[in-house]
Amino acid sequence: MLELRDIQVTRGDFILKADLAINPGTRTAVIGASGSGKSTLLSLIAGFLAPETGRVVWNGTDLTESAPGKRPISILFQDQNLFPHLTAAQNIGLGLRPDLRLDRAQQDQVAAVLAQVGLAGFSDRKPENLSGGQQSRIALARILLRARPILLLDEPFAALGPALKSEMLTLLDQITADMGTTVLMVTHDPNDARAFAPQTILVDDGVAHQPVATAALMDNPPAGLKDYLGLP
Ligand SMILES: Nc1ncnc2c1ncn2[C@@H]1O[C@H](COP(=O)(O)OP(=O)(O)OP(=O)(O)O)[C@@H](O)[C@H]1O
Repeated sequence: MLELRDIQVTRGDFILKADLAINPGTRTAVIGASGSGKSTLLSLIAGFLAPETGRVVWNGTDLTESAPGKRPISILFQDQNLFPHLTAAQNIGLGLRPDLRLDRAQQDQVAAVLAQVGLAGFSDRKPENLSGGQQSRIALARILLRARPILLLDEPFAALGPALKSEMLTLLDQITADMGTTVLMVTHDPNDARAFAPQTILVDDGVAHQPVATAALMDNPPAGLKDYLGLP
């Protein structure tokens, strides 16, 4: 279980509070108005921001003092975090060894995940020679290879068109179901939340709330969320 116990975290003048728990292997959408604190919440879990009070706990282990790289977490942001000067295979290989000195078995692992995301022949391409959808697949292949138990996504496919976005969510769905990953995904799109995540954390008025059923929240949104979603 991922627990945020009595958290208070500050960013400039902004304060976010969170006291919630997420079951392992579940998918949770994170939704809220612009500036409500969604990215702050992910940064806190990832360890880029330290709370003034409270603990971040994963399956009973206190992560609060752990450095980001030591946490059981992968993160995917909108820009896909690909390095432009590295090939597809190298970008993925970074997930295994930051110095890229991969042995034969590790090279085979990279080739295997490339095939798994449907890009078997693309290992030597640099990001500039890949489409947006292919870049997203490379980013997903890296996640697959790292196989960390928690995955944080901050509007990962927002730059893609609707068809590609839906394709990527399906691929993400397969990958994370196979690995039993606990997923938190920030999204601005209620349809993505409905399609991907049975439960949703509403971030509103400086509070990240305990997750509730996505369908119920979207069917009957509180006033702030209603305004944000542009609903009558
Ligand atoms: N580096 C920073 N220094 C000071 N204040 C910050 C910093 N980053 C964010 N904030 C403030 O923290 C608040 C929450 O920002 P955050 O990025 O978490 O919101 P968000 O819900 O992810 O927004 P968006 O949907 O627009 O990305 C905002 O009021 C923002 O102005």
